[in-house]
Amino acid sequence: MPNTTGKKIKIGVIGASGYTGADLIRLAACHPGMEISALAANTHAGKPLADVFPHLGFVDAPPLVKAEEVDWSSLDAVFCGLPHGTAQDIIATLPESVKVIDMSADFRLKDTSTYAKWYGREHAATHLLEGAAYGLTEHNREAIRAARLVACPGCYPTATLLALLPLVAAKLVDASDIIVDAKSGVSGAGRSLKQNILFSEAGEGLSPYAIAGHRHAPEIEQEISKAAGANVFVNFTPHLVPMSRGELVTCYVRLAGSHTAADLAAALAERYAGEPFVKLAPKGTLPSTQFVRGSNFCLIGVYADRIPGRAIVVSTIDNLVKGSAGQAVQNFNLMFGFEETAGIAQQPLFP
Ligand SMILES: NC(=O)C1=CN([C@@H]2O[C@H](COP(=O)(O)OP(=O)(O)OC[C@H]3O[C@@H](n4cnc5c(N)ncnc54)[C@H](OP(=O)(O)O)[C@@H]3O)[C@@H](O)[C@H]2O)C=CC1
Ligand SMILES: CC(=O)N[C@@H](CCC(=O)OP(=O)(O)O)C(=O)O
Repeated sequence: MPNTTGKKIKIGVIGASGYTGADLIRLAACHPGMEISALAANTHAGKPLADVFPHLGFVDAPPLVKAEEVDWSSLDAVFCGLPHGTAQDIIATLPESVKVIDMSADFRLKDTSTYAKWYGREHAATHLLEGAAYGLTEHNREAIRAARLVACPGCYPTATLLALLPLVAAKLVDASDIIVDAKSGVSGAGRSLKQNILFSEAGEGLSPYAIAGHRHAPEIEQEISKAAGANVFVNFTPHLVPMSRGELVTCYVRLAGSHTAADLAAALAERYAGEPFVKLAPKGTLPSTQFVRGSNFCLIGVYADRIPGRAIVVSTIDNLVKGSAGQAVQNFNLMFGFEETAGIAQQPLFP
């Protein structure tokens, strides 16, 4: 139902002093139907927003406070940009009347033993799991529209699944033979100080991490398996790239039957025709993180491999926009009946 009331939706952001929180505030400030009513943080609580993020000094927003100081029942929606674990603990305390758009990993995995294995703790809010909709907007609109809690996908799964789900569902590729070679800018690791993202250690270098052990592998597998109708493993290796934002995944796939790379491109073009945020790279061009920077777009390219029977699918997003805050706003728009593009229609920032 379109939102025709003209009434602003009161939103809160928990984790407002983090990177996803900051991009959420940046987008909310330009949204026609949002009123930023509460901002919560932890160590930065007590500060004006401009002290934490000077670039957000132009936004009309309240100061950051501790989550327990906010009257959440006075709000309509809460965006949550907290570390996993902390997210479920705080979300479980929010009143039922508030819709929640979570950017953490806490409500993405449906299987609690898989969650415990990959996140190192038992899930403590399982009563909320069943009703949580997986927030890959283009593939789960009806559930997102009806949900009280939406679990936005991880940034790597977003780029990967947008490229591969239609191909797996149409059985154009062999779901059991997928290799995802992924690259991310350092903002993907969040704003807290970590040695591997220090300029002196991440700059001018390129390194893989979490080989055969990244927690986005089971998330990708959950969704690919659903589309394939069978449990599959996906080979997934992330790399840290010395740029601030942007993410690109190169997916190596085996073609099913006598299908060609052109068939894959045609299937993706058909599946995403009319989608405002997912586009195929024009023939002869290659996706680059620079072509989606700062935007909610996902740009996908499909190429025939030199090896017969194989193809290469490249997908790129901005990890902080389509990979988190932008997709969160896209889901909010569905949940509250706004145009899906409201607040997130800006074009990429280039160069
Ligand atoms: N960065 C990215 O590209 C993406 C991140 N995500 C996920 O989104 C979530 C947020 O990520 P990101 O913004 O990068 O993280 P940051 O590290 O940049 O920010 C974390 C935020 O959580 C707050 N916080 C931390 N611990 C607590 C606590 N115990 N109680 C209350 N608040 C707390 C911090 O407050 P303070 O600073 O005041 O201490 C800060 O506002 C994570 O789950 C992340 O995995 C998902 C997709 C992409
Ligand atoms: C570069 C970098 O460190 N990126 C992060 C991905 C961030 C993300 O999407 O994390 P969640 O699944 O917790 O939301 C990582 O690999 O852990």
